[in-house]
Amino acid sequence: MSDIARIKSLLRAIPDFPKKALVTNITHHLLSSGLPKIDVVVGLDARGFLLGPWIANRLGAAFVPVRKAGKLPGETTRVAYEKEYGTDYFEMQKDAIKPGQNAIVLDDLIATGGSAKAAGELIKSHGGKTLEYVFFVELTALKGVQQLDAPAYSLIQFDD
Ligand SMILES: O=P(O)(O)OC[C@H]1O[C@H](OP(=O)(O)OP(=O)(O)O)[C@H](O)[C@@H]1O
Ligand SMILES: Nc1ncnc2[nH]cnc12
Repeated sequence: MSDIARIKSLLRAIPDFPKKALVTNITHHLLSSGLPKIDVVVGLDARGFLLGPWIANRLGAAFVPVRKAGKLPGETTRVAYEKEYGTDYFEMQKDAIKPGQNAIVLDDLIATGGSAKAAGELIKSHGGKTLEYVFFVELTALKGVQQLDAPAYSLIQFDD
């Protein structure tokens, strides 16, 4: 057996992980909830990068990464935000969003809401509009959605 064939033999597919029809559910929500045309899906470093581009592709939208400080090339806009365990910095490339564009923020999880709020501030500072904040999991006890300046949608709510 060749080395490549051996590596391939060690891989396996796990159907419907992490949740059956995850992307379909989110895309259906975004297309059926009366939102205007979404121009940009803004995904948050790092786990917002896993499904964000896929959802953007389904919507016919662009994908824009918001990254932790120092990771993006070129000119960037930076914003500080508070997390449960201290201050962090998010950046977006200066030409990533054009004035007047409609965006959604996408992340795997909302806890305190600090990360999503910071992304919303970056979108606003570039002249964009956040239509909705979208998460796979919401930790409801932390009330993070109360920090946000637009409606939030989550697939799964955890209250413990
Ligand atoms: O609502 P908040 O209190 O801001 O917390 C939510 C954020 O925390 C986690 O990411 P983390 O910053 O740990 O980074 P990682 O994705 O690189 O692990 C999670 O993926 C969210 O992005
Ligand atoms: N409180 C929390 N629990 C699980 N994942 C998290 N990511 C950020 N905050 C978190």
